[in-house]
Amino acid sequence: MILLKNINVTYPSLEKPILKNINLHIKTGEWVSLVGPSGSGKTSFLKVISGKLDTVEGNVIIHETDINGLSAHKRHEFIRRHVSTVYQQFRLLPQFSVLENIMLPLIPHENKKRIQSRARELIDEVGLTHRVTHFPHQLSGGEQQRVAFARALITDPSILLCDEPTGNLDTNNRDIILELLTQIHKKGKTIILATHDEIVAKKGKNILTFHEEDVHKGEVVL
Ligand SMILES: Nc1ncnc2c1ncn2[C@@H]1O[C@H](COP(=O)(O)OP(=O)(O)OP(=O)(O)O)[C@@H](O)[C@H]1O
Repeated sequence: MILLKNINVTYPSLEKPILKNINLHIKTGEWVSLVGPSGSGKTSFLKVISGKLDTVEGNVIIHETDINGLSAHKRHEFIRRHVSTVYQQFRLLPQFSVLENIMLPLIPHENKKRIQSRARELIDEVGLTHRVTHFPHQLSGGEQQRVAFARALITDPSILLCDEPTGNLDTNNRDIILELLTQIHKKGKTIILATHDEIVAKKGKNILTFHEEDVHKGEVVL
């Protein structure tokens, strides 16, 4: 469960808050789409939930913990265990193989053999069994994004944040990612996904529309 109470986000260089007075309840297992013009605050909203902003006012309650009240270290640890993010630009590390990229988030924290076995399962699940030893530059964009999803899932997060995950893909690869997201959703994970693509947005049970002018008022229960 995610509960946002009286959230305001201001960037130091901007006069007005970019997100103002947001009150929102996202139930566990929900799939929420974030839509709205460029610059309307979708990425900032995702960063509120992934604890990446230091200038958030209000309560960001994830599974009954207010992450905005935690020290930076504790917040980072909490997010590492519960929340993963997939980005438009894949963000794989070029010097590491597919297998290694997927293993990376757990390397400092768990037994290497166990991580490797989990990574191989995820590689199978995203349909890249034949690409285990390849490097990112040897993969198509769609394949790179599937690796990024596997990497995001290796920590078994309950919440998956996706920032325009199909923005760099053609429609065929977009549809592969949508099918993957459908499978992830069926496993009970909460998905919050920012997109400019109407077809992708419609996959969400709830669509949250961001506007350039502040309109985020009142209580919204998703
Ligand atoms: N670190 C920052 N410092 C100052 N301003 C920022 C910062 N990050 C974002 N902004 C500004 O905040 C506003 C919202 O940005 P944000 O990235 O959240 O929008 P978005 O809806 O995700 O846009 P896009 O669809 O283009 O990704 C924009 O005006 C942006 O320029």
